Amino acid sequence: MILELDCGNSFIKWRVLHADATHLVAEGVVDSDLALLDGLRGCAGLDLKHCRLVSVRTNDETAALVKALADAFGVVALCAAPSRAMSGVENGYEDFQRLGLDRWLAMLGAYHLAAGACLVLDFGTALTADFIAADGKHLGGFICPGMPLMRHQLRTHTRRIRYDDVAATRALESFAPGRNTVEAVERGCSLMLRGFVLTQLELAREYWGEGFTVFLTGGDADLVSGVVPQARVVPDLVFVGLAMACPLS
Ligand SMILES: Nc1ncnc2c1ncn2[C@@H]1O[C@H](COP(=O)(O)OP(=O)(O)O)[C@@H](O)[C@H]1O
Ligand SMILES: CC(C)(COP(=O)(O)O)[C@@H](O)C(=O)NCCC(=O)O
Ligand SMILES: [K+]
Repeated sequence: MILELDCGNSFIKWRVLHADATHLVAEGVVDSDLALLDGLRGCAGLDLKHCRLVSVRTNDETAALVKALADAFGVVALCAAPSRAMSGVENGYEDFQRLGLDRWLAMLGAYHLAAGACLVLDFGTALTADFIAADGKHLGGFICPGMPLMRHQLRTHTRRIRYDDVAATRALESFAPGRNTVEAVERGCSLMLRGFVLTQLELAREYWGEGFTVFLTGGDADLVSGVVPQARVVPDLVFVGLAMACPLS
């Protein structure tokens, strides 16, 4: 079996695939290394032979996770590394090593699936946009705070914005002007995400007319899918790129 990990700033997304790399055995989202190990130990019949991961965490944090996996399951994790060019995609950063690896893998996956120009939007802790032209050249992208960060800033830098997660989820059932704090904040931040998305779409149209594919990924992609009905929502886009960047044989 193959263990795949996408270690973001807030959550580790994990999944276990059958040795054939297509059949899903188990998957999960956890907020710590310990929770990951617990989750994996809870998988009946787990038999890990390979592991590949991408991390945007510090090298020390990533190394600690790799060691914990080796100790617990005897697997050596293959870590995605930065690259100037791969699978027809050319990294557009001045210093290619500075581009977030989750962004890079999502781009590889998107270009592979679209076989043409694409706009990749990833809604995690941060919200990122990346533009890849039809010839595979990455034009660059944008980074802004995602939903968790916007929410957190408001909660920690104001005295009277306080609410719980259940109320937050309920508030997002509509986008009418909020009539209490939780609705006002949750809907306001969601509209910021939507506004960002619409601006990215305009820019993509300036570059490519209607000839491009939009990909939505990351934990909060569903918050905006309504404003881009033509988009492909691909929750495992980073994993698609991970398999390309870290082949197992
Ligand atoms: N099962 C889940 N567990 C945790 N967060 C989730 C889950 N599904 C969706 N989310 C949303 O995903 C967001 C985090 O997105 P994610 O792509 O995991 O971020 P990152 O890669 O930065 O860790 C959270 O704001 C949360 O609202
Ligand atoms: C932009 C990011 C913080 C996004 O991380 P995430 O929200 O997925 O946890 C990450 O891709 C990163 O640390 N990038 C390095 C900086 C850059 O891409 O320019
Ligand atoms: K992200």
